[in-house]
Amino acid sequence: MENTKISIHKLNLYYGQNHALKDIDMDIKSNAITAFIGPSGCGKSTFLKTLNRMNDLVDGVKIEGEVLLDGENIYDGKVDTTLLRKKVGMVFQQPNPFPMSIYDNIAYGPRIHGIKSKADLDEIVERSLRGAAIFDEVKDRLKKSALGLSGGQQQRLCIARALAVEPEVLLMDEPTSALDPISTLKIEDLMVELKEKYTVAVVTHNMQQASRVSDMTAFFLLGDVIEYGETRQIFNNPREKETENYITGRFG
Ligand SMILES: Nc1ncnc2c1ncn2[C@@H]1O[C@H](COP(=O)(O)OP(=O)(O)OP(=O)(O)O)[C@@H](O)[C@H]1O
Repeated sequence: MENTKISIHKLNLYYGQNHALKDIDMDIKSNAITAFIGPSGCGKSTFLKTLNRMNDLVDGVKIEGEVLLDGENIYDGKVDTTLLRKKVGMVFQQPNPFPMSIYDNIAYGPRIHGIKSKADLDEIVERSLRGAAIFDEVKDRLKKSALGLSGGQQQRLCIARALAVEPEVLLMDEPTSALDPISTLKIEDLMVELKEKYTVAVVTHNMQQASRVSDMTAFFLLGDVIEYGETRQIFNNPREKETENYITGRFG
């Protein structure tokens, strides 16, 4: 595919005896939003986490196949997973700010990667908060605890924290499922802005969200990708009966 950022070949993942991802082939476009949809337990989060090797941390997991990021296999033995996760950042379902100030939440990653100068950190903190559309709301309380923010603000803070280490890809696992409709729309608008600079992949149970924001959609069922294509085609003219049943709410 043109503009491929991540190319997945024959990816299989086993949790012990449970074959959770089955022979997945997929090209993920750069500077686009790709949505993963499907019923609970069908492997969407597992798949998302294979894209920055978060499943490596699970006991008894076995992963076969290739995930090429800009042509390089991230499962190659010589890959530094800390650097990989800097390039491929992640935002989770529950906003999870660290119990420290707003400023320190954002500066945390850059500090780990060796940035010490206050001027540099100030600049990164402001740029990241602006990039996550939350700077104006928090600029007067950067030294206050991040735990005092609303859920929607916390989630944008977590997006800012991911942006602070200058990733290329942003993985989002149901980023709005804990948020009210207004915060959800803010995050959706933000996602559309973010794809100008980043490649975004998002797991969502919200069909309207997938159809509103994503360019490409993959429908998962029991560890298989049943159908993958342009979001418009998947929602308006699905090729597979199972896809149609799912998006029209007949199961799942
Ligand atoms: N850490 C783990 N250890 C063992 N099995 C796991 C683990 N995480 C997920 N699984 C299993 O892998 C399968 C896929 O789970 P996964 O969480 O990827 O699905 P999902 O589609 O993201 O579900 P949901 O929409 O409910 O989040 C399930 O059978 C699940 O029980």
